Amino acid sequence: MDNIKTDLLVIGAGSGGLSVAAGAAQMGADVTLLERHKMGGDCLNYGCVPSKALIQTAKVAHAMRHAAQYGVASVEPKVDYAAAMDHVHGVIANIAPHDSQERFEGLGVRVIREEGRFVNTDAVVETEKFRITARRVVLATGSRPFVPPIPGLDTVPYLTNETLWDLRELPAHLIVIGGGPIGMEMAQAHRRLGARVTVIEGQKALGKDDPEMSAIALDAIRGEGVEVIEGAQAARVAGSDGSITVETDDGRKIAGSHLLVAVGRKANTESLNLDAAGIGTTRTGIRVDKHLRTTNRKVYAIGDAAGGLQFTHVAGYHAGVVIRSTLFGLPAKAATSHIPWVTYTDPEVAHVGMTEAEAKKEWGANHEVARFDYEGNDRAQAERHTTGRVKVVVHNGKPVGASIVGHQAGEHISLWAFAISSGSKMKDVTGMVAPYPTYGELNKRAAGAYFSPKLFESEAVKRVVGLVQRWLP
Ligand SMILES: Cc1cc2nc3c(=O)[nH]c(=O)nc-3n(C[C@H](O)[C@H](O)[C@H](O)COP(=O)(O)OP(=O)(O)OC[C@H]3O[C@@H](n4cnc5c(N)ncnc54)[C@H](O)[C@@H]3O)c2cc1C
Ligand SMILES: NC(=O)c1ccc[n+]([C@@H]2O[C@H](COP(=O)([O-])OP(=O)(O)OC[C@H]3O[C@@H](n4cnc5c(N)ncnc54)[C@H](O)[C@@H]3O)[C@@H](O)[C@H]2O)c1
Repeated sequence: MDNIKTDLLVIGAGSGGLSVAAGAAQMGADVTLLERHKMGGDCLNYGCVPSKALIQTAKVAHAMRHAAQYGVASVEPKVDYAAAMDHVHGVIANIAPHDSQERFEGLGVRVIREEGRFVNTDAVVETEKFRITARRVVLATGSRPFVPPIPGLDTVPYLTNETLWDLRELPAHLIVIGGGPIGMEMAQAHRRLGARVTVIEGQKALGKDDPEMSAIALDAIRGEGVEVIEGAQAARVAGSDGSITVETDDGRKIAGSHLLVAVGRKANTESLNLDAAGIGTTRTGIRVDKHLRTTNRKVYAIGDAAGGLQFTHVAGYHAGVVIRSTLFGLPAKAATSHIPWVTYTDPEVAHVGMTEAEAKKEWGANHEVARFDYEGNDRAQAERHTTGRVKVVVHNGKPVGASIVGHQAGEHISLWAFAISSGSKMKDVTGMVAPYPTYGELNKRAAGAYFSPKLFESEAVKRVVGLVQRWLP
């Protein structure tokens, strides 16, 4: 076994690990990166990238069916599911060089394609061929699909986000267990590609979002023919290839051809031998403090493995935090109040900061809510994307949370993410001039809606205007 001494050992070459490795190597650190499977991790190979590529195919099919509203004859699209999956894999292949071993070696990172595990509390890590002693270790080992212990599930063929992309034929009737982002994105995409789809959700579909906003998306998704059963847990599964039945805890039986399990994630921690390094875990992942430091002072954990918000941009943000700590010794902290997320259904559902319910809990009545609907936006009218809403939660004149449901909601939430992270006030947003006609005007109009009652329904304002008008020459 060869010995390696390194400044920074990063375990896991997904969104988080790659960002740490690239940043640290380019700033002069000696960096070693371990990856036991595919470079790029979940997002590139099994998550964000394939799902968004398939959603685009589904959007094209949907647009063809609904072209008549724009004066172009609608047609029922001929979907070639295998070709759609080729498109998905083509997109992965186009992005892969950016995350590749070659690129990272070119940046000066020592890339080892092996699994790592701790051997002692001094944070020494061994692989099959190497014994690695590092000044600091960053655990970026990600997560995998959680497969719940539903009776019968282990006896039937089921899909997860790791295997879905290998399908070559469109499922006739896809049953999805779980109405979270994975479940709802894939349910709508498959419906648009021509499958019958039933989602079984134990509580509320899109339940992590403001219910007022997710209801708008769910109405649209149901309107396209996706059956979404809420408040019913999948309790039993039976069947065989092509014929699967899921029984819910309230006694319903749903029969379909394929089953997708999308009920959340499990952090990848088992293979790391964390006990040997004195690293504790929580119910959702590796235990970290606000600096993302584990219970071993030499070791940090980031991204999905850290068990908090599980998004690629969070893994990237965490990477910046641990680079500041490990390379510059700065007391950098990870916050969550400014982190946005988006579910890429159509309409998209986007959120950042506090929900109305959270603001009520924190401040009682001492908060305000402003809304503006897509119907009032001329660009949305021109493109017939009028289903949607912007909702902003305000405290002391500052936005503390925003949700957008609607066309390109994910693009437009960035303005509120910026406003919140920079501590901007609502008047900063109304002071901005947005080009006409853009969806971007929605945010300015929502900010305007916050001020309208103060301006247009105020007797004091009316008195001042009356006075000034009398004195103006
Ligand atoms: C279907 C789906 C769609 C998604 N869509 C989005 C989206 O649209 N937007 C978004 O922001 N997020 C999305 N996500 C979430 C996103 O994919 C994850 O949050 C992100 O990949 C987490 O990055 P990570 O670096 O923490 O982990 P990962 O990307 O999972 O990388 C971890 C890596 O560590 C390796 N590893 C594990 N253990 C070891 C070990 N002991 N030794 C060596 N290597 C090891 C693994 O092989 C893996 O490559 C989606 C997820 C799924 C499943
Ligand atoms: N657009 C995005 O950014 C995006 C897309 C996909 C995934 N992700 C990430 O991946 C994570 C995991 O996504 P997910 O959708 O698998 O998980 P999730 O935890 O967000 O949702 C899972 C859903 O399954 C339900 N559920 C659990 N057990 C059930 C049962 N037995 N029967 C019926 N319903 C059951 C839960 O109530 C929950 O609503 C997300 O939280 C997110 O962090 C992000």
